[in-house]
Amino acid sequence: MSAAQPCVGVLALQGDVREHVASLRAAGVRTMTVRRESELATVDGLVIPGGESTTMSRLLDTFDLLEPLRKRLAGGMPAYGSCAGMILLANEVLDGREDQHQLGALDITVRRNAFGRQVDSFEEDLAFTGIDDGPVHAVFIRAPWVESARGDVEVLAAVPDTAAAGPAAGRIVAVRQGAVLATAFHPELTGDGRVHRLFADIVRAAVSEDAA
Ligand SMILES: NC(=O)CC[C@H](N)C(=O)O
Repeated sequence: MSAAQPCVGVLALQGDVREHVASLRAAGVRTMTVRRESELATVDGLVIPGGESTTMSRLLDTFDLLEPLRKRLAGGMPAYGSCAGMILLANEVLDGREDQHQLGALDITVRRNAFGRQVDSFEEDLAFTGIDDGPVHAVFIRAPWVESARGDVEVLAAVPDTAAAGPAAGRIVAVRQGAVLATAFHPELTGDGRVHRLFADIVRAAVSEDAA
């Protein structure tokens, strides 16, 4: 193990890569963008950004990254997916495209574009398990929600069950299973570094466990 901070990759095929890189740097880890298998092989953890899950899915084929990524996830690599990243990490998607790939790293069913049509966004303050110093302001952009979570998936946040939340009331929007974290919203866009700090801690713990 090196004394240096772990290196967290950001999958850079499409989506809000820059914002995740900035958030990870602020969380104190080294970062690199990942487009090739050789780059994927070197990182200690990976962020899958928000963007468009069907496009990213297609680009995983183009860049020959699908199987290498599945393998690293199956091998326990920590990962964090926001929005489209959550969709890709899930093992089942509703309202997805038939040919859309699932990485199968989270035992959840997500519903794509669940909050509404293309232009819809939605904001809400959420209580988030593991982040105890005040609510997380969540920005949802054409976001999925988690329709169901199974096994040892831990629910970290849900939309408050109020009338104002409409059909989103009570929906699960952040989960963790082992070293895999996912949010339906975009902390990388709000300047709230706490979710990235949580992920950086997950990666540090995984790296020191490997070294033990
Ligand atoms: N902001 C986002 O990442 C939107 C996700 C997008 N609706 C998808 O299906 O991939």
